[in-house]
Amino acid sequence: MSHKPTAKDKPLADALKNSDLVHDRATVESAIVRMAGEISRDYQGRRPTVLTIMNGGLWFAARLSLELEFDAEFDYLHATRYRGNTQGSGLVWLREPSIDLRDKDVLLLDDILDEGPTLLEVRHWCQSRDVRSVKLAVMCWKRHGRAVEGLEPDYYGLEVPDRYVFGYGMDYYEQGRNLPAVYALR
Ligand SMILES: O=P(O)(O)OC[C@H]1O[C@H](OP(=O)(O)OP(=O)(O)O)[C@H](O)[C@@H]1O
Ligand code: HPA
Repeated sequence: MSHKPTAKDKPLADALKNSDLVHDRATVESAIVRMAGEISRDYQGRRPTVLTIMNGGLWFAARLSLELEFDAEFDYLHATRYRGNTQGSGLVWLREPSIDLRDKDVLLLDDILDEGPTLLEVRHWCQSRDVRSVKLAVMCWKRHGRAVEGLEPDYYGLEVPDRYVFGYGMDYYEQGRNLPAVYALR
């Protein structure tokens, strides 16, 4: 039987030695503040429903929401495709939002758009709940051109290289999420 690597097999310290810092904390946070300004302008006069995709979206969502210039309704969902690995497979839903989304303006927040199946499926799930609108905001966009066709973020903070990235919510075998910067494996 194949053994699924864990943090013990893949120490974070080794990954950091074999990585480059791609966006430091100040760069990440100023990108988030800039996005919050764009989102605040677009949602003026409305009270959107902000849905964070856990786990990775937590750090980005917390930082962004403190900068939004409107009141909002907050909830979260947990859907995972990588499950502590560096390669994705089928999306597994661990928790659906608990509020009724009918006629809501939904803003989905996630740490990264990579190949796209996660946001595609979650957006589709929202649309099937008869939302009024649904938009996607991601902190990082791995803009490699291999994403699901037609899936682009409505808002994004930073581009990242086409390498495995971690930090600021993104994990390396469930490690490194609370690093306050973004790193890319070499
Ligand atoms: O664009 P995609 O290729 O679908 O990848 C993006 C998704 O992958 C990560 O989640 P993951 O499945 O690792 O769960 P996590 O947030 O709990 O780490 C990330 O948080 C996004 O939700
Ligand atoms: O490069 C990545 N890093 C962390 N999580 C991810 N989920 C999709 N791609 C990535």
